[in-house]
Formats: sequence, structure tokens, C-alpha cells
Amino acid sequence: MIYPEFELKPQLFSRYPFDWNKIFGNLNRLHVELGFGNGEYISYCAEKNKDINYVGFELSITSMVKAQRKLKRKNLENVKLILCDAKFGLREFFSDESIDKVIMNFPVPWYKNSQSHRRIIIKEFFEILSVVLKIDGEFELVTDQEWYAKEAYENAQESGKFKVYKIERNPKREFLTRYEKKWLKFNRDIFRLIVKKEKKGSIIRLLGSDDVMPHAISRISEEKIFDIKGKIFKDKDKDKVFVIKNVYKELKNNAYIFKVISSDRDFSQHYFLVLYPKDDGRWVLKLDSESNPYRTPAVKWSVKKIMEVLE
Ligand SMILES: C[S@@+](CC[C@H](N)C(=O)[O-])C[C@H]1O[C@@H](n2cnc3c(N)ncnc32)[C@H](O)[C@@H]1O
Repeated sequence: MIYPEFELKPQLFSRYPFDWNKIFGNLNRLHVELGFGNGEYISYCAEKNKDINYVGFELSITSMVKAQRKLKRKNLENVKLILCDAKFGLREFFSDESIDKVIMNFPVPWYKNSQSHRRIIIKEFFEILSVVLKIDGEFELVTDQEWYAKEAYENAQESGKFKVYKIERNPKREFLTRYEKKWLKFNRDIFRLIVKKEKKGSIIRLLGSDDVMPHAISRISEEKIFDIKGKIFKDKDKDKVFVIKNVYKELKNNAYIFKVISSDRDFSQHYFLVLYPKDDGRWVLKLDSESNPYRTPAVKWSVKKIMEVLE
């Protein structure tokens, strides 16, 4: 984090979704960019429209740093950037009907079938949009891949909640993103899809408003600790899964550390849990202080379940 005023760390919040009016300190409209890259587009828009608040999502730390430098140079106060999967963030951090516009410029298409689950514009994405966009709010997708625009078009149509406009080929855009310039140099066609929300849908969010730090206290059988390494746990409806990748013993503190990977539906996280003895003979299991996952149902369940298994 080089300029903390531009970066929001959502894991540090205890209530979801956020009150964006409070975060920005005004009641301005809200636009969201998914995959902002090096931040050219979001900083251009935010400088031009000071009366609109912008939130950007990105997965690349390098891009995040570059984008923050741009915002600093322009001294912008109407942008917050988040390092997080855009689909997860759109679902969890925005309340119903709070966003005026969502834009995605040149998403990674994930061509291969085996990677298609990573595509953002899958059916569930339009369900999320149908909840978080205001009525008449827009989603704009710009891509150099015609099939990708068509897939998004079909998914939006199928959802039945949007007015879906015809895909435009080589639309006139007042600002060209880095990838747009790159593809235009190679004489590639550019495709734009715009959809407007007409009806509200429904979604189930993972994060709630009581996200306390999960922890468990119990008597355990210490000899069971290393036996659970490599074990996979699935709940009965398979919404939550976790695996204990490794178990370490801390020499100094008589404590143990578990490296865990958990998944809630399509969202995975890595984190560490620490297990240490109390004076009364019981043990405490909780998130390690260095580890900051979202406290999703799978994370909470992993703490409870591991303690149960060790009892
Ligand atoms: C092809 S680049 C386009 C960057 C920029 N929008 C542009 O047009 O120049 C795609 C960007 O999306 C980001 N990205 C990919 N999947 C993402 C996800 N699930 N959530 C947030 N950002 C993502 C990548 O890190 C990358 O910076």
C-alpha cells in the first residue's frame, strides 16, 4: 500500500456490504470498474467527473501500485481501489441497488474450457448485477473477443432482468485504455456490449453484518494434531470445503499452526490458524494474526470443525 488514502482493505471491515456514502463522505453516484489494470481509465473518468465516486477492482499488485501513483499525481479524492476478485467484491461489498454503472474494459477471456469458470461474465455475474445495479443502471463491457461479447450478451438476455443492446463493433470511445490501444495497433476489432437493468434479481451473499473473529476453545487430544494434515472436509451440501495443507509446531510457544485452504462456492482463500494452550488445560484455535481472510462461512466452519476433530 503506497498511498493508503486510495486503497480500501475490505478484510478489515466487520460489516458488509459497505456504506459507500459514508466511505466517500458524500451522496454522489457510484461507478465501479472491474480489472482496472494500470488505472488509466478510472483516473481519467474520476478526474473528468468529480461528482461521481469510483471503485476499482484488480488482482495484480503491480497494477494496483501503478494505479495509485496515477491517482496521487492527479490528487483525486473520488476513487477507492480494492485488491480482490471483482465478482466476489461486486457481490459482497455493495448493497442492493447502490451502483449506477459497472464497466469492464478488456477482461481476461480465459479461452480454455478448463479455465472458463474464471470468466467474470458467467450467468451468476448477471444475477449479481441485477441486484447491485440501480434500476436503469448500466453494465458496459468492451473486449477484442467477439465470442466473449456474444457470451455476455446471451447470459444477460437469459437472465431476463436487462434491456440488452446490440453489440457494437468498433464503437467511438473518448478514452482508449492501454489494452485497447494495443489491440488497435494490431488492427483488431473492438466490441462493446451495453445492458441496462430493468428488474431486480436475488443473490445470497457470503459475508454478513456480524463477522466476528472465529475462534474455538476446548480440551483436545494433542496426539491427533498431525493426523489431520492433508485431510479434506466438505459440508453436506458441498457449499463449504476446506483442506489442511500443513501443520507446523512452534518451538517457542508450544503452539501449532495450520495452513488451510477453504472454498465457499467459487471463492477460495489461504490462511493460517493458530492453536495454543490456555492455563486451564483447554486449547484455543483462532485465525493467526498475520492472516487476514474474509470471515466467510467456510473459514468459520474450518475453525469449528478442526476443534471438533481434535477433541
Ligand atoms: C487485459 S487486462 C485489461 C486492463 C485494463 N482494463 C485495460 O483495458 O487496459 C485485464 C485486467 O483484469 C485483471 N483481472 C483479471 N481477473 C480479475 C478478477 N477476477 N478481478 C479483478 N481483476 C481481474 C487483470 O489483473 C488485468 O489487469
